[in-house]
Amino acid sequence: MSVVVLKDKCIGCKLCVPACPYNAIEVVDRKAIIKDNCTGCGACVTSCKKDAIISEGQKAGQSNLNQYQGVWVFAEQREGRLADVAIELLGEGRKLADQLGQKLAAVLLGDEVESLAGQLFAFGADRVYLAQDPILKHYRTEAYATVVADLAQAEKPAIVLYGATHVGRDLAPRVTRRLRTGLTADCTELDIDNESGLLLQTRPAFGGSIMATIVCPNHRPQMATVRPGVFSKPEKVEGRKGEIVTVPVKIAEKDIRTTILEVVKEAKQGANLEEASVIVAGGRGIGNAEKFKLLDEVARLLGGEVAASRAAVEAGWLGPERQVGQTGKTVRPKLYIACGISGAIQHRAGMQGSEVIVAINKDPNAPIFTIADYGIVADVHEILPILKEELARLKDEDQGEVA
Ligand SMILES: Cc1cc2nc3c(=O)[nH]c(=O)nc-3n(C[C@H](O)[C@H](O)[C@H](O)COP(=O)(O)OP(=O)(O)OC[C@H]3O[C@@H](n4cnc5c(N)ncnc54)[C@H](O)[C@@H]3O)c2cc1C
Repeated sequence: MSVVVLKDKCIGCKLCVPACPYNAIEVVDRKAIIKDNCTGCGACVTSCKKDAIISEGQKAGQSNLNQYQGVWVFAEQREGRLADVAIELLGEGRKLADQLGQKLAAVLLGDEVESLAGQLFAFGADRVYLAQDPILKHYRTEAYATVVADLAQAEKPAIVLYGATHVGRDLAPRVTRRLRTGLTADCTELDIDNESGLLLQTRPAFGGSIMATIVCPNHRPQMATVRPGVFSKPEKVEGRKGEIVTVPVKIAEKDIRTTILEVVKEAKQGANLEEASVIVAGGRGIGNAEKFKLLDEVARLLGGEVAASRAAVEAGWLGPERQVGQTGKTVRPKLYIACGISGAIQHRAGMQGSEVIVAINKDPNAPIFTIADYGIVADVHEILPILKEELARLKDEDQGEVA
């Protein structure tokens, strides 16, 4: 039986045909025909300009959607250490769950990882779904996707959040496909719509020129990934308690097509920008790789790290691991000094959460000044040597006092 009903008003204009993701509509003799593979997703309803389609399935679906309750965070861990982004997401998930008046759960997979549950409660989870088995010791797509998708199918969460790490970026789309729902990648803002209760998922779109807010009205769970560093970590409440729900792991080694032979740790290139409390970043205005050395010296004097815009990375002046922005790292240091960086939206996306932003640029109209707390309109090559000299002098004075 068709789950979509056509009214007599249908004029066979065919707008609904390309709108249907399931190829379930055709137009014959200026009348739409709904085929048996219609799922009632309602995509055709919104495409119809004549109000000639009602989706019964969509109506039924809407009431089914109410069964989906709660906010979940995928609690990514490696070798028994929680990923920072999992903690950041617990903070944001807590806010969303409170807005909805629902529970926040963490989904923890691994081998002998139960001891992490206490941390998940302390960072805001009400419940931890714990799937422990040697088969889950290392992340493997099929094993993790099966456990998370089966659990979501059984427990019906309204929202699931993942860190946009290598693991999260691999896992989230697989789970999405299995649950036949939607996924918004790399969100920079999450909120709840007061009227509909829908998750508002905001992310840069069209190469970062606009911020798009995306909703998933007809399918559940609503799923999003968020890059590390976008949200700050919540306060830890030691001793906060919650409920542990043990999840049976029903997959067998023979069902998994990959085997981990060896885990090779990548040699760490420089420091972790996401954890630096001071960052001195340079852009095209720095001019060449040689001149970046001065930035590095200033960064060291401040106990910080040097970073770059994409233009500087593409020029080969610094490695890609030091790029800040939409396609680089998201950082939120206490102090961010932007030197010779114009402040394109894609760069700002990665650093505008910094506590104090200082910009040095010779163009007074450079967009970086719109978000800077302190702006210096000057040639960076004149300012940096003075800054270095002054910092070195202060350091010497400090050392003199200690001696
Ligand atoms: C999909 C997409 C993703 C992107 N991702 C990123 C990203 O992750 N990170 C990123 O940074 N960019 C990213 N970009 C690129 C971004 O749009 C900009 O092109 C880039 O940020 C510009 O880098 P810049 O500010 O160093 O260079 P420019 O825009 O060329 O600016 C150089 C600035 O230096 C100033 N200047 C020049 N000489 C001096 C001087 N002597 N003293 C003081 N100031 C001086 C100029 O006034 C100017 O404002 C992305 C773009 C796209 C389309």
